[in-house]
Amino acid sequence: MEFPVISMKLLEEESPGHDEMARLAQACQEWGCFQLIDHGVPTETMDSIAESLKAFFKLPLEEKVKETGNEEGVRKPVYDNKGVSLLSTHKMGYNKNGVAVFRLHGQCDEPPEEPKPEGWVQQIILPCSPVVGSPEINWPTKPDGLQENIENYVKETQRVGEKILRCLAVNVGLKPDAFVDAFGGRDLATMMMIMNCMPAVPLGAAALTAPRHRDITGLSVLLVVDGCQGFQVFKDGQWWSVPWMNRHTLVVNSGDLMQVISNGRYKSVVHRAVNWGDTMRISVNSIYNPNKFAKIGPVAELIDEDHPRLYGEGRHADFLEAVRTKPITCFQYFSSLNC
Ligand SMILES: O=C(O)CCC(=O)C(=O)O
Ligand SMILES: [Fe+2]
Repeated sequence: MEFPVISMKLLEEESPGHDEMARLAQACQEWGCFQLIDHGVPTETMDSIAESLKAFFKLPLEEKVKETGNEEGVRKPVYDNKGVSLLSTHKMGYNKNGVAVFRLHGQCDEPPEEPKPEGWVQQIILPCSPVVGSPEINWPTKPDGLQENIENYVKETQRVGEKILRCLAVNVGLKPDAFVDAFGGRDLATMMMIMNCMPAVPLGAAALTAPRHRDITGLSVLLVVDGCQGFQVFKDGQWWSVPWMNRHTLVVNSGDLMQVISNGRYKSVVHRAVNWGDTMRISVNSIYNPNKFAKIGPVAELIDEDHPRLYGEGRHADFLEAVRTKPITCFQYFSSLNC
């Protein structure tokens, strides 16, 4: 079985003679995840953000903490005793010991995980759009050009995310904008930028630095800097690694909110990240997310006799608050709401 690879150029051509839309539908149903090529993000834009992040993460810890203004941190272990990562809504994921404060993850107790989650990850978390250029974002000032390089990249990945959402909508018989609208409309979408750095590990070792989880978000567009591998999805009872292609390939996966708005047609995929490498592993996750006021729930046209409503409707901000304060999954939350 081969990990699916989708060409965005072919999706855009929409000409007869290729069946990229059908291949996309199949990838989403079978894997919930695919590699994306021909996406049109300029290689210089990808290389620039990669270089900036390498330079940032190589800064001494005190500098990183200073740059991101997160001296407080959250003094909790990165994972709870079930290996479920704990919440951080901080824009930056360090505590004073240099241990990452992992952001809120989808709770996920299965499958059993070996090796047990350990190691650490350092993160920059920035809600980037529609507030690109916003003074409210407390941008790190080092290295030079970091902000500009992230902003350039986020514009590109927002375009990619939108295009994929349109195709996903058409593939289930909806008008192209249906999912973008379900997330509150294109002008209000939030691009959550999550930039992860995982440490090098000794030869023969592996650090499981993002434990199994589902993204509690919309659609993730992932770049692994230098193409270090280590992104894995769980399918048919086993972990599958994304195969190496080249350093400009993106990996797209659907999150919990895709499952909710599509009334279960697109499943949120369980995944994790491992570093086997002797260099640090940096990944950039551009997440197409609703704005906080958007009312999230299944698109009406996807509810019918054959597909009864699986979830109720709720404001994105209320959902985030619920999962922040209670041990509850996205699906438990949305199924508990009145329909
Ligand atoms: O670093 C990776 O490969 C994946 C990270 C991830 O799953 C996430 O940011 O949600
Ligand atoms: Fe993830």
